[in-house]
Amino acid sequence: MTTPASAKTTPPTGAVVPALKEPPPTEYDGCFGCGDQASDGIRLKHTGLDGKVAETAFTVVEAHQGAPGLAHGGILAAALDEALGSVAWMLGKRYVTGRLETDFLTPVPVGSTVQLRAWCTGVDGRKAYLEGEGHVDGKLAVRAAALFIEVPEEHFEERP
Ligand SMILES: CCCCCCCC(=O)SCCNC(=O)CCNC(=O)[C@H](O)C(C)(C)COP(=O)(O)OP(=O)(O)OC[C@H]1O[C@@H](n2cnc3c(N)ncnc32)[C@H](O)[C@@H]1OP(=O)(O)O
Repeated sequence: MTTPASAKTTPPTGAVVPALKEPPPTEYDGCFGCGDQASDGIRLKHTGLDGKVAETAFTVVEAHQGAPGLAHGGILAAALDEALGSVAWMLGKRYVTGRLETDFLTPVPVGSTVQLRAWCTGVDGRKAYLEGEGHVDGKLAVRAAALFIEVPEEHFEERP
């Protein structure tokens, strides 16, 4: 990030950056971020690592608009959340997003392909610190810093 993350998304001194464990997560069909069956979802593919960085991409379609012809900020934030989540998955434990900070730097037109990168900046106890960014045509368009919290498996049990 060229702008520092806030205090809540900056790892404390002594936090470690563990090695990530591939394979990346498999997609859940119904997931807005990665599912093939999610109507109007963004259908990210978790394609693995380049060193310590996860890379993926998605294309903005009309269903993702906020202002006419431009991507909704929430869609871009969701895409970053998903990319960061894939890195959290590769830490080898179960995490959910607790806090997601996002900077929107340039408008992203419908039809754009957003190239996403995400990485871990540290783990401290149950807290994992992640950062990511999205480029369009080589230009930084959106970036995020997040705090993910480790949860037990029961967190994902189906609700009635
Ligand atoms: C491949 C998969 C990709 C998936 C990508 C998508 C990922 C997602 O979007 S997950 C869905 C969105 N997130 C959620 O639904 C989470 C909902 N929230 C929760 O379930 C709970 O609030 C949860 C689990 C985050 C924390 O609750 P709990 O387990 O009781 O922990 P809690 O004791 O409150 O917090 C633990 C620590 O984290 C800190 N913390 C928790 N939330 C935050 C926050 N928002 N900001 C800052 N710190 C926080 C607490 O202050 C505490 O710190 P400390 O230990 O220093 O006192």
